[in-house]
Amino acid sequence: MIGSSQTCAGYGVLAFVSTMHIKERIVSAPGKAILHGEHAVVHGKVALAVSLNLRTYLRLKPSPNGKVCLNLPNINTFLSWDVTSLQSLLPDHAADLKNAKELDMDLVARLRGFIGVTDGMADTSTMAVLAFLYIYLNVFAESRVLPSLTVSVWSELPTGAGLGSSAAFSVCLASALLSARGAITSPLVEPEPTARWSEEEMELINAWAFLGEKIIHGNPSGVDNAVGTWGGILRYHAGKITPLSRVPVLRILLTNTKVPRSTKVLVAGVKDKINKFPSIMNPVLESIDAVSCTCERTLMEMTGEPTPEHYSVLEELIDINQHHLNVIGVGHSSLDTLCRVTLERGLHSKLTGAGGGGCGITLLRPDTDCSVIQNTIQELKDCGYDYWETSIGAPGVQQHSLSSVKDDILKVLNSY
Ligand SMILES: Nc1ncnc2c1ncn2[C@@H]1O[C@H](COP(=O)(O)OP(=O)(O)OP(=O)(O)O)[C@@H](O)[C@H]1O
Ligand SMILES: C[C@@](O)(CCO)CC(=O)[O-]
Ligand SMILES: [Mg+2]
Repeated sequence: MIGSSQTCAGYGVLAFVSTMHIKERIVSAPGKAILHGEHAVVHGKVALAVSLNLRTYLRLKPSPNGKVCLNLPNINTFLSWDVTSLQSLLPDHAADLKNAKELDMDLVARLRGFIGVTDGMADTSTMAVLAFLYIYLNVFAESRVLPSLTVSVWSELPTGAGLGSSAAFSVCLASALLSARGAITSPLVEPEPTARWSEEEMELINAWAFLGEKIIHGNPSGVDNAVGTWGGILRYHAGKITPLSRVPVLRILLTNTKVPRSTKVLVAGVKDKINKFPSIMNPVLESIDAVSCTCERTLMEMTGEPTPEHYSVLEELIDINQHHLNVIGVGHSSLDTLCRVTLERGLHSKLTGAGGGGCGITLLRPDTDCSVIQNTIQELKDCGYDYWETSIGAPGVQQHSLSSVKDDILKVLNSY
């Protein structure tokens, strides 16, 4: 319960907003890499995705000054509003918190007017702010009391590079705001360093994060927010999420070409191509689906004893899918360079996420020589690219104790 309120003129103006019951909390959610199925998954095909050990962190704390403050240092966005000015934006009818499926387009339009977006496309900062305000207003709409609070977000993920930064952001917003509202628990019991939510609570977090993704993305499949929520390795098909538990540990090199791109624009471009050439594009999507299913079967077979032949199949699937992704129009010359540089050393790469620049994944065999990896990394660095040798399958959304958050991240979150 968020404290009492007195409203004047219907729900228009809040005379008193209590902040007493909002407790400080820190949550985090992982980024993801898509092994196979990006874009095709938006059109009902299978995708395989894994969580990464690169995370987004959000700190929410009560604010004593009747303001809502949003600090997003990764995208250089620092805003604050009087709670009373946000009160007038509340939807007429509070959304059913437990049944979040469709965006309230009237509210989105009011929010766009409020923050002064006039044209159709929104920029990086606008999309993040819209997603925050949308979830904040809906989560607290039922009580008709908007709490005064400060939300600060810091991410280890590159923004807009194909590693699910928008989904990790949305999952953090949903989990922190829903738990601050009391719609889900605050599972952390000190001195435990971290805690996860129950399955049912994660479904609610995922549903609200999906709406955040809809604001940022336009037409998301839901795979990214599912990985941000549950973590691990997932098969995603038309909203059905199946965790894959018996898969081998894969070594993956992640490369960021640093070419900026927007998932929203790329997803819309693929849709246009399908509409223009349905008889050409639909078979390509079918083939991507078959690549995902063949990869899944191969990973299952590898649980027993991975052989070099298994790795050869995985490598061929990577090459085939990279060609498909070029056909549907989401390749980029920077990604061609990544594929060429790695293939010269016998390593296979494909784009991951929406493509058009951004990140690619390179599969490393268990016996890939260190010197091969080091030489490849050096050449990628010479191209101006960033890289990470990642571990995959990190936990999904979590609540943290202060002491469990790395010092450098805490320092950033503490500075607001
Ligand atoms: N740390 C962050 N702080 C604030 N906003 C963020 C942050 N990370 C992501 N966003 C929001 O998400 C948008 C990027 O989302 P986009 O879907 O284009 O890329 P991505 O999620 O990194 O890649 P992909 O969807 O291909 O995995 C940014 O423009 C911004 O609005
Ligand atoms: C391109 C896409 O398939 C993956 C982005 O990470 C979009 C989506 O599934 O929402
Ligand atoms: Mg995204």
